[in-house]
Amino acid sequence: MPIHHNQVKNHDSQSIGQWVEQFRPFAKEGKCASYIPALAQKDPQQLAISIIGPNSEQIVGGDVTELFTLQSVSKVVTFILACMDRGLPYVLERVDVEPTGDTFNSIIRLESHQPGKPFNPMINAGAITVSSMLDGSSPQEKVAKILSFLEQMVGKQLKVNEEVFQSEWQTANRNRSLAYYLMDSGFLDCPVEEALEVYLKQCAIEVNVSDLAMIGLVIANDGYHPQRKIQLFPKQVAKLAKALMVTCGMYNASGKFAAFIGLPAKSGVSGAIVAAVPNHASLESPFPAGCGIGIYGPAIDDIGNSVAGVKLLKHVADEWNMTIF
Ligand SMILES: NC(=O)CC[C@H](N)C(=O)O
Repeated sequence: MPIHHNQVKNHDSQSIGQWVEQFRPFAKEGKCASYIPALAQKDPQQLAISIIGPNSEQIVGGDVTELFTLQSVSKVVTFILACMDRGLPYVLERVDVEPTGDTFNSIIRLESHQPGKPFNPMINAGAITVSSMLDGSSPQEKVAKILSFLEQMVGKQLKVNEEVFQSEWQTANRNRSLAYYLMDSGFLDCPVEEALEVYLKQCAIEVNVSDLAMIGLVIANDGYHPQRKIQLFPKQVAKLAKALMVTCGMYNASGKFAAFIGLPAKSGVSGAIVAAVPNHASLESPFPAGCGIGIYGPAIDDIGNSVAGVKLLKHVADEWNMTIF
């Protein structure tokens, strides 16, 4: 079912356009991810933002038609899906909700903290565990479920970008190591190659910034889809997802992001960022009933966050006093 958004054309949308151009030059301070060869070919100068509110009001700026892959943004989605498939107690027995302060693909805590339970679902170790526990008898079935869940949020058909998937599948030595480690300590529900296929395909799902904004909007609304008027996932799971986004969503920059921006957000090495702005958090903005924000800027910093994207998001949040704190 397609969802129609009404583009707001006023000084707020003009401001967004200007802010995108103001922050675009900061892309120079970052680089496109190169450990996934297909991502290295992206244009680092691109920057786009889409903000969507519960009544379909929308403000966009920059390269809004650009397609990119979800990468780690998918971790929030599969965490929510796993909680629906398996129930919260099952999921929390296999993945914790503690930030690590380590890089997103770190392996160290799987050995240094027994029994090797991954610290949270927003880092690779935890996300691979989560992908392994999704319902479905094959990777294809699990990926189809992820796609259909996302399609319910964004209101259109989505697909896996095969080139990006293949590019990462062939170079995923670190993620394979993580998966073998998890298997050894009993934190993988299916064979290594199957878990990896699901995980890397979910990362390679292709979206644009407005799709991201829709994901953020539904999370901000505690799982309720304001346009389709249905509860897509339980409120309790949405609250947990938001808490994980605040504490772990921006990798080992999550503390600074919470301190200086103050919104539940999740980034990916493609340069994607999704932010969920609940309705009490944006009273002074053009979105007083809350909104979802999608950002894309493929030049990322050493931690893995979009350089221009984070700066743009901070500016929007500052200007419109959007914060959950
Ligand atoms: N931080 C990310 O976006 C990482 C996702 C990427 N597919 C990986 O596993 O390395």
